[in-house]
Amino acid sequence: MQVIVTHSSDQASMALTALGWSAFFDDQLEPEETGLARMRIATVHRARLTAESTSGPVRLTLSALANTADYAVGDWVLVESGTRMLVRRLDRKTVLQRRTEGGRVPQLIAANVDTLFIVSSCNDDLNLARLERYLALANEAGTTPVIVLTKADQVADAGPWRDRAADLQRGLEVVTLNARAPDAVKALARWCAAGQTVALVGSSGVGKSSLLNTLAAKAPEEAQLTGSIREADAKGRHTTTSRSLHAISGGGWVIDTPGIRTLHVSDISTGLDQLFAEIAELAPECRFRNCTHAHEPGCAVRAAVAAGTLDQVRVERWRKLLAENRSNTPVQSGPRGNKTTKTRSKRG
Ligand SMILES: Nc1nc2c(ncn2[C@@H]2O[C@H](COP(=O)(O)OP(=O)(O)OP(=O)(O)O)[C@@H](O)[C@H]2O)c(=O)[nH]1
Ligand SMILES: [Zn+2]
Repeated sequence: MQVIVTHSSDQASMALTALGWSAFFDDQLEPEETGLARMRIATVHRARLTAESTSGPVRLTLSALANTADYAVGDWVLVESGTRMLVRRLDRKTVLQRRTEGGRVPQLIAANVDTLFIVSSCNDDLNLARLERYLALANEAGTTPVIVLTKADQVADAGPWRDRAADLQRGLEVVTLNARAPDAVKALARWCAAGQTVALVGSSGVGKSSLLNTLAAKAPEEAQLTGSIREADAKGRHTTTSRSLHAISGGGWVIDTPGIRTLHVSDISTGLDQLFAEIAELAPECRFRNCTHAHEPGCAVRAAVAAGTLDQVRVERWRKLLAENRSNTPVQSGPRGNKTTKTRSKRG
């Protein structure tokens, strides 16, 4: 039996929009595909995929050729309604990926994330270099970064922390909050409207689980265990990671996976230029086109540092991040690393 999902159903299309469906995905549909159900990948396991549909969670049927590693939490897929057979994945708006030690292809972490909440806390030594790493990743993925500084309730004035973070990238939004207080939802509401997808990254203990619980407003028994409880639990850190796509109370979705918590910098190109725009903009004024801004004569970047208009510490962090990115990114042969060097002539 085949259940046809028709366009005429306003309710169905509203439910799809709430799940994150937009014109970007609609435009990819071929005429013969309008009868297929549209679902969003909710969990990725070695041999199993589950999806969120307009009528709840669904376990997908996979063809013998399907490889679950090709799918990321947040992906939109087309599914045969009766058999639940996965037909195809739609192009992604954004994709977060990471390279594992020695891995040749990056591992998919999350797809179609609109906003990346980069979480740190006011009572930590705010690690600007670490925040910059996450900013570069967010830029590269195509997601909008927002810095979220938790534990604002622990300091008299969160202003100085906010200012230091805001300086890291042009136009960067910074929010300070108490991750355990219900009004944290209000502070982040702009990015959590219906259909919006967010993800949380940040070091251990900064309050990601606390924030996730506050956002998802879950019953205490199904809440992610936060640090203090986990320590007593002794079962270790990865006890509660089965679901990855969580509904936010009031609208939107938050993606949380073990992988997203250990992202590191590799394969970044435009992300770094966006982050260090003030350096990238000066580079064309250097005498040498491939200037490293370290020792070359006629270097506009070093001139700006000397003139006091560019922060020397920032240039040093830029250099370190660039080097780290290079060492984590394998040199690829051919344009875009494609192995298909022999071009077959197209017929017709
Ligand atoms: N006062 C206060 N405490 C917080 C806040 N955010 C988190 N905490 C506490 O800080 C500790 C660590 O918070 P978690 O939410 O477990 O941190 P996490 O980022 O999820 O840590 P990992 O799971 O290890 O990555 C817990 O004891 C929280 O209750 C906050 O905004 N204010
Ligand atoms: Zn230079």
